[in-house]
Amino acid sequence: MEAEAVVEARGLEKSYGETVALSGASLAVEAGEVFALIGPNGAGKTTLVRALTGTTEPDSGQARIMGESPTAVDRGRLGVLPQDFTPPDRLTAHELLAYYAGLYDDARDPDDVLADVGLADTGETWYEDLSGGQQRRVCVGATLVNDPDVLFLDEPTTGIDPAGRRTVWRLIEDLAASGTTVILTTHDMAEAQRLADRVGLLASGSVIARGTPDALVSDHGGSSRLTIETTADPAAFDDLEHPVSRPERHRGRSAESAVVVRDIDPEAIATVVDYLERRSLEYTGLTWAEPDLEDVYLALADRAELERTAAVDDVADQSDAVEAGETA
Ligand SMILES: Nc1ncnc2c1ncn2[C@@H]1O[C@H](COP(=O)(O)OP(=O)(O)OP(=O)(O)O)[C@@H](O)[C@H]1O
Repeated sequence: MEAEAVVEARGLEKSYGETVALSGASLAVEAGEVFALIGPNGAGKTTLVRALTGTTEPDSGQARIMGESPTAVDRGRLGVLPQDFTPPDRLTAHELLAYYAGLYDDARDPDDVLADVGLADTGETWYEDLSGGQQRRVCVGATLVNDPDVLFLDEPTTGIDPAGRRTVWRLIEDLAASGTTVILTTHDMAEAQRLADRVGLLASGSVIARGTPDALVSDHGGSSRLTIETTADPAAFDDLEHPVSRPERHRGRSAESAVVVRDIDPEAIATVVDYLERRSLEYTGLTWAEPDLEDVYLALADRAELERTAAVDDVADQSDAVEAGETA
């Protein structure tokens, strides 16, 4: 484990009855890093954050923050935004931040915090009258009143509009630049790619890949691709010198309305256009893209899910076999 890690998880395990939430999760986050935890619903991200912040007791394994156990660490040095944080709502945004500021000896000015989260003009509005995204930004503000050294943000930008999201992103970047260590969870791959120094991909309760976004993309993202908006059969592209398939997903539309040409440089796009014209294949658009974190996520999370279901099937098969043996 890195000597300079300020947040460490080592082999954390946690089950709720039959449900395994963490199955040996390990990570080490260094001072001043922004570390993004990504992974499918139910992968264990929130449970890992809760174990690291002392709000849930792991069944086994070790969690440390700034060299202390999460329950013993000085809470004044931590900021924690839970996923389901719901503050009292009969307060204005300013009163709410002043309330949380009152819990610390040397808190920041609530007006400054409101300005940080882009709500300088909204301080006198009742919390309950704020939009969902504004409420979430006030909640992010509540984690900043004590100027924490280590900040945990569980899905900080969920429900926030694109402009508000950028405000929160800039805020996180400024915090990181001033030395704050940030651990965040997100389903937004653009957010992870933009903010994170390193990303950890959690699947079925363990961190199955970690690294800088660029390293993960280069190791697991696959090749560049050209998406052709067409209903033509992929078999119509058999003579093209690049592999062609239906996309796994297609911007919310049917995968039947597109084919993807893999492993293709931008310079080769003209040859594909030529191919389409010569074969009279109709198309409505062409989009070239390099692989990104979303491709990593889909490749690794899908593989982990397949392995998990295969393991469950194996166990079911074995228990069927045992039952069959017992009844025989
Ligand atoms: N308090 C609890 N009681 C029972 N089961 C729980 C509890 N907390 C989490 N779980 C279960 O543990 C697993 C991991 O949940 P967790 O909330 O950590 O996942 P997550 O990766 O944060 O998911 P999401 O992306 O949906 O927020 C899930 O199967 C969940 O149902």
